[in-house]
Amino acid sequence: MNHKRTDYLSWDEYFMGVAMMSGMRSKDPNSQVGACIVSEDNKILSMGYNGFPKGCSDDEFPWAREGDSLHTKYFYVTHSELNAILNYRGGSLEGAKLYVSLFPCNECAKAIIQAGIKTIVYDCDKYAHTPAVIASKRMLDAAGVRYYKYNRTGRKITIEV
Ligand SMILES: Nc1ccn([C@H]2C[C@H](O)[C@@H](COP(=O)(O)O)O2)c(=O)n1
Ligand SMILES: [Zn+2]
Repeated sequence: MNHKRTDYLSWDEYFMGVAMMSGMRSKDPNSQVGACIVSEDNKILSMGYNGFPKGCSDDEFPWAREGDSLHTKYFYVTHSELNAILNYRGGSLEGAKLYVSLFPCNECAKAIIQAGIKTIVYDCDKYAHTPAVIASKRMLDAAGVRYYKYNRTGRKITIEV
């Protein structure tokens, strides 16, 4: 039995799997988003998930979606993509690929473009109808950032930890 395995993970399964697992660190009760940034030669450079900035307690800042804007999460949460960009300490992300479980918003699109990321692979696009995502796609298109939907393979990855 000296043949190589054939059921190994594809690059897309591997990196989207890492992005999704990163999202499992999120304390957001509604949407757990994960991101994984990869070099052109398929090396993982950084990861992130949505959460409050350092020093802003998960137990004190609000997780609500509705109500007075100062009492909802939206003013305070750092998105997974921005965290992944900011977590990178190695220099340039020029030409990198971003795997993300939810399509980037307009604010993350600006950071993605300015960081030099050239490709986005996303899983869910549940906010496609919102101005934030419409504006995001407009900027990504103008800047020549390619994006495509991850093609789910249906493979179940079980890890006992
Ligand atoms: N591309 C995105 C979009 C959203 N997020 C974060 C921001 C919030 O924590 C959550 C969305 O909450 P919802 O309105 O679905 O309750 O996801 C992100 O990290 N990346
Ligand atoms: Zn965002």
